[in-house]
Amino acid sequence: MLGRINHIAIVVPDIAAASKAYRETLGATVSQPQTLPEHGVTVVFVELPNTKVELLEPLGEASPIAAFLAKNPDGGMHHICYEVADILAARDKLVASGARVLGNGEPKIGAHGKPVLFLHPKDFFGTLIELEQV
Ligand SMILES: CC[C@H](C(=O)O)C(=O)SCCNC(=O)CCNC(=O)[C@H](O)C(C)(C)COP(=O)(O)OP(=O)(O)OC[C@H]1O[C@@H](n2cnc3c(N)ncnc32)[C@H](O)[C@@H]1OP(=O)(O)O
Ligand SMILES: [Co+2]
Repeated sequence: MLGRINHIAIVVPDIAAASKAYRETLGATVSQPQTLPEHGVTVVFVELPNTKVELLEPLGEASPIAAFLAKNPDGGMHHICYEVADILAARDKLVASGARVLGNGEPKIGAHGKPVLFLHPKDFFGTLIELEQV
C-alpha cells in the first residue's frame, strides 16, 4: 500500500521565521507560502533531494493544528505523508482493518493538488499519518 515518503511535516509558530531559518541557516530551498483555508493552515515546502519537509502554521480560528501548537509552543513534528497509488482502495482497506480515517472519510485536495486523507495518530503509534494519492 505505501509508496515513498512524500513529506515530513513540522508545525511552527512563525512560518516566515522558520522559512528564513531553513533558507539562511540550513541553506535549503524553501517554496513561497501557500494559504490553505480549507485545511486551516499556511504551508511552505523545503525541497530536498529525496523528499520534502512541510512547514505548517495555523490559519484561522478553527485550525486543526491550533491545539498541537498550544501544546508545543516552539513547534514540533506533526505528521508523515506517505504516497499511495489508489487512495480510495487504501482507505477502504484501512477502514476494514479498523483504522480511523479523520474527517468524513472522503479525500480532500491537499497542498499538491492531489487527494489526501489523514489517519488517527492513536491508531499508528502516536503518529499522525497523511496519505496522498500520486
Ligand atoms: C492537506 C494539506 C496539507 C498537505 O500536506 O497537503 C497538510 O498536511 S494540512 C495538515 C493539517 N491538517 C490536519 O492535521 C488534519 C488532520 N488532523 C486532525 O484532524 C487533528 O489534528 C487531530 C484529530 C489529529 C488532532 O486534533 P486535536 O489535537 O485538536 O485533537 P485532540 O487534542 O483531541 O488530539 C487527540 C489525541 O491525539 C494527539 N495528537 C494530536 N495531534 C497529533 C499529532 N500530530 N501527532 C500525534 N498525536 C497527536 C493529542 O495529543 C491527543 O492525544 P491525548 O493523549 O489524548 O492527549
Ligand atoms: Co501534509
